[in-house]
Amino acid sequence: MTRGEGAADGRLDVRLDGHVAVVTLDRPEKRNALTLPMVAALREVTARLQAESAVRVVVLTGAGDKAFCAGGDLRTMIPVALDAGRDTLNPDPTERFLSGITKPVVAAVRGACFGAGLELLLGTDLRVAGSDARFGLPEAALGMIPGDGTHIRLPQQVPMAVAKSMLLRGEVLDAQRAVEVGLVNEVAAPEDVLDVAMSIAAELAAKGPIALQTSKEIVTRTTESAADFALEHALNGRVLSSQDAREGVAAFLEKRDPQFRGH
Ligand SMILES: CCCCCCCCCCCCC[C@H](O)CC(=O)SCCNC(=O)CCNC(=O)[C@H](O)C(C)(C)COP(=O)(O)OP(=O)(O)OC[C@H]1O[C@@H](n2cnc3c(N)ncnc32)[C@H](O)[C@@H]1OP(=O)(O)O
Repeated sequence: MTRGEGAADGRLDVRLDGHVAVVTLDRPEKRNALTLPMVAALREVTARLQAESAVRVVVLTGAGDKAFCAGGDLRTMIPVALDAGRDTLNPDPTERFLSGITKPVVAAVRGACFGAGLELLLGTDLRVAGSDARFGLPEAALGMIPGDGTHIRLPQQVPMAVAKSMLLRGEVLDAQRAVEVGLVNEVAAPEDVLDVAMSIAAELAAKGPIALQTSKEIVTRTTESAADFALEHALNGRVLSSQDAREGVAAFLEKRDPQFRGH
């Protein structure tokens, strides 16, 4: 298994190392910002890896040394969501990142993990962060809110005070703070992050695959309610249809401060 089908404006790279599949968001020139084709590729690749019996563990990382993922692409993907609605991003309101895979996913994070990048991270199981990693949800400054289960998963994974500060204030956590609050499992030197993640993956790959997948599924099914995700998806529609969301994205792209008007 080698490079996955590349998307026109970004690609996922998928390589198999024993029982470990390494998935790389491969758009470093744009800090691995997610495009619609990349999201479609991610959906297809995770379904394929879930079905592939040789694959026991997945490692998810970003290409380059500047970012794991800078979020949804503000030039291509986000305007589509603003114009055509959130269903264009995920037609199934209960879908969230990595909800289609019960095999353990280990994240290897270097640099920026922002917006949809953090949403994606919240769907992983174990996380290794480089000392240069930083984690944030800049959506509020853009007049938007995160989706894909963030409002359910984040407060389950970090203290509520930290979750609210990230959601409302846009607080950015550095790697040390991320490990203190439980968002990541360990911090490593940036150049060692992938090796540490691969070592954890190899450890998991040597355990009983049925046991690991069952444990993960029990945790997911007892903590993630489809109704909650559908609620987040529905209320996000209120935000995406606002003028403020359009103003926030335009301001970012025009490199100016947004003028929000509350509608
Ligand atoms: C598989 C199942 C899926 C189920 C669900 C699917 C749902 C669909 C996906 C979710 C939809 C998105 C929802 C999300 O809540 C909304 C967002 O994520 S909004 C985006 C939030 N992110 C940001 O605001 C970060 C913006 N970027 C930065 O702050 C900085 O770029 C950085 C990341 C800190 C990196 O800084 P630097 O290293 O200094 O690099 P530069 O700033 O110079 O950038 C280099 C280059 O990259 C371009 N770029 C960076 N980020 C983005 C981006 N988010 N979108 C588009 N382009 C980006 C930047 O413009 C530069 O390009 P250049 O100017 O050189 O052409």
